[in-house]
Amino acid sequence: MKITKICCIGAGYVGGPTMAVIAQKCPEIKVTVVDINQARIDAWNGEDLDKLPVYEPGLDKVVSEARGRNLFFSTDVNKAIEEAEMVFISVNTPTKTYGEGKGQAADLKWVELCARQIAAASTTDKIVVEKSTLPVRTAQAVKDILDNTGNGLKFQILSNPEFLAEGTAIEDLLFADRVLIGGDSSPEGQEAIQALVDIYSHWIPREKILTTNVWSSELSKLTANAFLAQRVSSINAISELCEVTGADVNEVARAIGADSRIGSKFLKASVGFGGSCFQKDILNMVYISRSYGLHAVADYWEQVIIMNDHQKARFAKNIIKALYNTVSGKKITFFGWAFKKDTNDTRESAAIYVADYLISEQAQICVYDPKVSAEKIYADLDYLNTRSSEENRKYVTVLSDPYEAVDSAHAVAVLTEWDEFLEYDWDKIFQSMLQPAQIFDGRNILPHKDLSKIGFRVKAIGKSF
Ligand SMILES: NC(=O)C1=CN([C@@H]2O[C@H](COP(=O)(O)OP(=O)(O)OC[C@H]3O[C@@H](n4cnc5c(N)ncnc54)[C@H](O)[C@@H]3O)[C@@H](O)[C@H]2O)C=CC1
Ligand SMILES: O=C(O)[C@H]1O[C@H](OP(=O)(O)OP(=O)(O)OC[C@H]2O[C@@H](n3ccc(=O)[nH]c3=O)[C@H](O)[C@@H]2O)[C@H](O)[C@@H](O)[C@@H]1O
Repeated sequence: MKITKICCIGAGYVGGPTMAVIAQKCPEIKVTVVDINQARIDAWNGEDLDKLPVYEPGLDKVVSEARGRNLFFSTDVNKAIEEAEMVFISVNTPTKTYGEGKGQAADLKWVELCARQIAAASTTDKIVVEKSTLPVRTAQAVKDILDNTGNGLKFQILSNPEFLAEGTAIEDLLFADRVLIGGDSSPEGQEAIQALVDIYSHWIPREKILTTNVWSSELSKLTANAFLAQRVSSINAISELCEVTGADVNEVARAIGADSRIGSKFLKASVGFGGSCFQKDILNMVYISRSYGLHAVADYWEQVIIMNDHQKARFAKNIIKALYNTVSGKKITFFGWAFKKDTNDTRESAAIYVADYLISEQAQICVYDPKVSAEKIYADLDYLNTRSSEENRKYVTVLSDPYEAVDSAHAVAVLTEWDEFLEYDWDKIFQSMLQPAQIFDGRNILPHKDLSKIGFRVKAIGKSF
């Protein structure tokens, strides 16, 4: 089957970049990305490529090449569904905040809405592709809705989870380690798989396109994120041990990473992992495991989250301890708010939780992040509901100049590993801070020895100076 028109529901961090790359690589396919959020669609259609709703290095170039040629952004969801042979579901699947499974299970209401809308808007058979990260066996529910509410049309459901990481989305999409496609073993299922394989084959070598059954594909996505997050929690657990024993976590990571069975990637100790997915996907796996009565499995994975929460709290507590056990009224400057560098995304960023902890101790937080707006920072804190929005504004200021942000500060805390922090004039920063000037490097990126020479008191993750 030859696909000529694709619709993608959800123009977010995944839908936008993923479809932009498909459109760039498959100029003969018309790709329409739809969303109910008018502002988001307007931003995707905006003239100013610096103001796309998602910041990703290289995304502007891909969008400018394909947009208007075979890449379109629209709020007319029904029309795009109707005309497409293949519909991707790329909507948000956050952790449930209410009812059964609150705080753990994935909230699938947006996915279900998509399935119902696809069924209602379709007038021809379609391949429906799950791009969102979903609990294993969701395809069954999607199929049930499509088969029972569609107008007798035939729907094939594929699972095609996305493995891109934010900040490197375009690289990850162009040079994917693998593409995973799960589908039915029936001839129609295999034909649907082949149609999607043909799309990715435009730029991904065939041997890197893995095909499996639907359940393996759905579960592989949760498993990949769980394994990645587990590595970060594992090295963070070791970082605490390093701090009390005199070992250096970077040296330990290098030593173990040289073992090809362990591998060197994803072993950077940090203030804790953030991002919209690691926590949500592990909690989802914990929930699924418990719902099958697999309590030992659930406890095992839950520990990854417990360790991560511990790491964030530990970082905040260490700041308080070093500032003579009180931060009340003291200015602490945060360098970075995003959950990692090269993204404007702040979802579940460690910075939010560290700030919240310190504000509860009445610290004055001053934030500088090159890509995150003040509005977003206040919204993140307000979302926690720890205190009123007015109080958050009383304790937090956001500045767009890093040197102004550190002026008269007691301490600087590095929360995101932005490269530009390395380029700063740290002598000048030292001069403008209150003494003793302290640095808490939550990302281990700064030149600690040089900073100590300048006169800073430096604390870093997994190191004892
Ligand atoms: N952010 C990431 O780096 C990655 C995310 N994922 C998964 O991809 C999925 C999407 O994630 P993001 O793109 O980050 O979410 P997002 O929140 O940035 O985007 C989702 C979009 O879907 C839209 N939407 C929701 N319901 C809709 C409906 N019924 N009709 C039309 N539009 C609708 C929302 O308005 C929103 O713009 C999630 O399941 C996530 O777990 C997977 C890999 C990477
Ligand atoms: O499902 C998803 O959403 C995506 O989740 C992660 O991607 P992402 O969250 O964008 O970013 P990562 O690079 O994985 O970083 C996640 C968090 O872990 C932290 N981290 C990462 C690596 C490391 O060694 N140490 C560390 O603290 C990062 O700073 C960040 O806060 C996965 O890497 C992607 O494969 C996956 O598609």
